[in-house]
Amino acid sequence: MSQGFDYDLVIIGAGVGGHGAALHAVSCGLKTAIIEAADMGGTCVNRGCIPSKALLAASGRVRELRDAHHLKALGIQVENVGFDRQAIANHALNLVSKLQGDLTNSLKRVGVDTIRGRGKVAGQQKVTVTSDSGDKTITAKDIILAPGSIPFVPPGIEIDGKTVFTSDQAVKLESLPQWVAIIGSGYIGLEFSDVYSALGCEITMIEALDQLMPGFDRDIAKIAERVLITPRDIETYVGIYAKKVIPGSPVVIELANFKTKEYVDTLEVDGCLVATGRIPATKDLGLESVGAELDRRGYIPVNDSMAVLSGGEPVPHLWAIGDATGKMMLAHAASAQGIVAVENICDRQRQIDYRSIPAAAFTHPEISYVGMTETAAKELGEAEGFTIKTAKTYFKGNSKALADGDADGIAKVVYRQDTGEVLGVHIIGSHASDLIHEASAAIANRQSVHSLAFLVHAHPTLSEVLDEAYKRAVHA
Ligand SMILES: Cc1cc2nc3c(=O)[nH]c(=O)nc-3n(C[C@H](O)[C@H](O)[C@H](O)COP(=O)(O)OP(=O)(O)OC[C@H]3O[C@@H](n4cnc5c(N)ncnc54)[C@H](O)[C@@H]3O)c2cc1C
Ligand SMILES: NC(=O)c1ccc[n+]([C@@H]2O[C@H](COP(=O)([O-])OP(=O)(O)OC[C@H]3O[C@@H](n4cnc5c(N)ncnc54)[C@H](O)[C@@H]3O)[C@@H](O)[C@H]2O)c1
Repeated sequence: MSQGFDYDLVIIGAGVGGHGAALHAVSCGLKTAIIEAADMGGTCVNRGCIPSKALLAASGRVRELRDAHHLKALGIQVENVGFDRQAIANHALNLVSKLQGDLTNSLKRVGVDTIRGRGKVAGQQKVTVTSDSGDKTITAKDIILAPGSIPFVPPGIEIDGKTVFTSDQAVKLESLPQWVAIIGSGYIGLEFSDVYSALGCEITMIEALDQLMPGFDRDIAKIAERVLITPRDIETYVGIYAKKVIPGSPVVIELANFKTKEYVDTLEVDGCLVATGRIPATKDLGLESVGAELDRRGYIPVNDSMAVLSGGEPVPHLWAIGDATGKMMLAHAASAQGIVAVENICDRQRQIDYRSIPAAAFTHPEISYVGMTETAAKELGEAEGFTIKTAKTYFKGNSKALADGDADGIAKVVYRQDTGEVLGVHIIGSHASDLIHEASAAIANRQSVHSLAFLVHAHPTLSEVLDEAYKRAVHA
């Protein structure tokens, strides 16, 4: 099969993207190797999705059991709910080590060769691997780059890993600062505000842009603020950035106006989580050896087939996937890109469809979306000459949500008025991360509210919030 090459496919980076690509490659009959310089499983398994969701699960239970008012409404009394910080941290650590083992074994089981060391492209169809035992060169018909990303720390912020830290350390839950500043109100800021507030920390959230959760649909962000921020022990600064952060006891944070750069205030807190985005881990990948280069933000330029581009043209036999491509920094997006790359390697043309890839924040309640925000859809409508409509339904009108006593939230469908095609769906509410998938399938198939409104949903289920939204759209 390998036609004079050591492998059909060599993948650099064994994160979720590389892992997904490797499993698919083997199922397509490709002789495959994967190179990993650090932890098998990459960010998601070791420092991302998995430990953070373990912390959210445990802290979410604490929040629920301490919500006497909510429990009383269901006729339940619970007294003296306590927790053990280290035991919660251990739950996350144990899960990481289990899933890291499972991922490593799954590669071994299907016959993927795992090579430990740092991989680098060394010319067409060639990779060098540097490890403690020296350098070696391997050849492959195709190469996939999946080196992932690392936390971005803005200038002026000093990380000591104890009092001022990124998510890399926060997922270990080594301490619970009584007063914690969270810089950034994106996914990580929001999820950790959920963990820390449930476990009794006071929070100050600092967001540079002029609204909290700037990446979310505006209606959803407004409700998220009402449900996830305002009723909790969270103070917010918006349009303000952390100009300087000095670790210690206390941590000293100098705040400035993001637009004017003028001094605003100085905070002294017990801990500070820096959650200001992530940057690609793409240094020294050897792209120049095949005449390619990173874009100005350090991402690997790719097309929708996941081919690496040089001067806008695909570089033969070189592909890139995952966070390092800067498209959608999500675990399932990375592995979906990996599958697309492998399909194209096998000469079956396939392109990634970002519009149908869902995303979720695992707060309590959860937020999820797929496709475009109303603002983005309107911009597209103006450019292409169609009108956008939206339909909203409320969890308060859903029998199952009322029975659960969890009736905060909405579902919002963004669609074209002319064809009814669904362009985006946004949900905040109980189990939003699971509810989004039928909308994702609808968008993948470019379905219209006119056909979706005839699908039958079991009663009483939370999924009826979407059923109701599609029906409202049709009868609007
Ligand atoms: C706190 C947190 C929570 C998150 N939660 C979620 C979530 O709930 N859901 C979700 O979808 N996403 C979540 N994400 C995002 C998700 O973790 C990433 O999108 C995903 O890990 C990207 O996968 P990847 O394969 O592109 O890269 P990575 O997971 O970063 O893996 C890249 C791997 O490549 C290795 N590597 C890099 N360069 C080289 C080289 N030259 N040679 C050899 N190896 C190399 C690295 O060591 C690393 O192991 C979260 C992220 C964080 C930080
Ligand atoms: N549930 C999930 O799927 C999940 C969870 C966590 C992380 N992630 C992924 O990890 C990536 C990184 O997450 P993140 O929350 O760090 O990034 P993010 O891009 O989601 O949010 C960063 C926020 O920080 C703000 N910011 C940047 N610099 C600032 C400064 N100096 N002062 C104040 N605010 C500042 C930005 O305006 C932005 O709102 C995300 O892109 C996401 O894809 C996903």
